[in-house]
Amino acid sequence: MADSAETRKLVYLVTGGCGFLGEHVVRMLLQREPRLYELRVFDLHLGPWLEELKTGPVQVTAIQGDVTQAHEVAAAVAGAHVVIHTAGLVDVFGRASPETIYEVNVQGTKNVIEACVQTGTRFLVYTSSMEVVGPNIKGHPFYRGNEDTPYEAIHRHPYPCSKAQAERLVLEANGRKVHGGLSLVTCALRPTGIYGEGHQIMRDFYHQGLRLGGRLFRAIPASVEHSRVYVGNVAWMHVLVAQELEQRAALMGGQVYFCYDESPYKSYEDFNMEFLGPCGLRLVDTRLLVPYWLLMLLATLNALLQWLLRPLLLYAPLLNPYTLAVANTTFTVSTNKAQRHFGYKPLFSWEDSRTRTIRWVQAVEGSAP
Ligand SMILES: NC(=O)c1ccc[n+]([C@@H]2O[C@H](COP(=O)([O-])OP(=O)(O)OC[C@H]3O[C@@H](n4cnc5c(N)ncnc54)[C@H](O)[C@@H]3O)[C@@H](O)[C@H]2O)c1
Ligand SMILES: CC(C)CCC[C@@H](C)[C@H]1CC[C@H]2[C@@H]3[C@H](O)C=C4C[C@@H](O)CC[C@]4(C)[C@H]3CC[C@]12C
Repeated sequence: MADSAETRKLVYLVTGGCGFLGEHVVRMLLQREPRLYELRVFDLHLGPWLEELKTGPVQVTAIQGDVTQAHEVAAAVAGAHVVIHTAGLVDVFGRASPETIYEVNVQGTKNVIEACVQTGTRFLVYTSSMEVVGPNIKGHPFYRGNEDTPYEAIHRHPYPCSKAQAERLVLEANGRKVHGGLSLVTCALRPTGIYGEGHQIMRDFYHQGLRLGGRLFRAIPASVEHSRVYVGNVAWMHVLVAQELEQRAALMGGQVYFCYDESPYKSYEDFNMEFLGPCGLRLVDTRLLVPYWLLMLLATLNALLQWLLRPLLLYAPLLNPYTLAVANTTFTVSTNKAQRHFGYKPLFSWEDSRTRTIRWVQAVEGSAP
């Protein structure tokens, strides 16, 4: 592939480029976008690994910044051809206040859109979430659904509400005139639960299992299925969308796409065991011992404790009424929209994704929780 200065002329900006998904997007762009001239990585917290990327043919510019600050966003966006907006506050555990979640996820996204409009950037790819759809507050299952499946998307929790609002803003911005008179082309990608190298919740479950003597206790029936998607494939989808948006603007502009691959449908816990099992953990079946009402009681107690302790310390366990409801509701996606619209095929097979994730968990072994 040609690597001359003439072929390298595009400037990309990745917000949240040092997060779990963002790092994979950054690395994928460097590997798979030969037209890249400059890659701007914008994040509240910059990772030290960025340094090693600065020696390659692409100019990697690390920008420490906050998406809630419009002027910082505008300065980062100015001159970029494409913005991939993955920055977000992913909090379903009550670590941050609802106000902060809205500020980052909604106001941050508004700032990104306005910066594109003001500076003349035409292509915006937004990382949305399956949670924009569901599971809803009624716990209705979403079974093998696609982007057009009717579903009552009603939420109360700040995270899904903020993602839904931000997604709507991004889609409504499609077609707006940007500085220079051309139109903005936007689209949104909705990953289901992402897994892979760098997945913090997987790390937490692994360390919890080690603390419990190599065991994890099943809490959710194995019949409750979830779709999961490998981080490398989610990153690949972002890169492909960014590459195809210009040529296929009429088809892809204003569209949403679920992120999917060949990962099997399983319960959240059984799926995690695909990686934690080979690393020495086992899942102990306690369905008969821990009925759902007891789990709900524990989850509610956790929420109460969180509220009571808030003035003194942050108590934010994995189990709360919201996470229990999500874990206990089937949400599976079956679609080929991304393949039809922009030729997406997963870059990593299920076997590859599994092997890579297991290797990463094994490397996490022994590291501090
Ligand atoms: N992890 C999942 O399973 C999942 C599933 C669906 C969608 N998503 C979405 O994918 C995106 C990335 O999620 P992730 O799992 O990589 O989370 P993450 O927390 O690892 O990454 C988010 C990044 O955004 C940065 N960030 C947060 N607030 C910021 C701010 N004010 N200004 C600038 N940067 C800020 C963080 O520092 C972090 O590096 C999010 O938008 C999330 O909603 C994640
Ligand atoms: C009942 C407990 C023992 C198990 C708790 C598991 C719980 C922490 C897990 C289950 C499902 C997970 C969510 C799901 O994979 C999808 C998403 C969408 C994404 O946008 C953000 C992360 C999130 C909400 C996962 C968070 C962790 C959940 C709730």
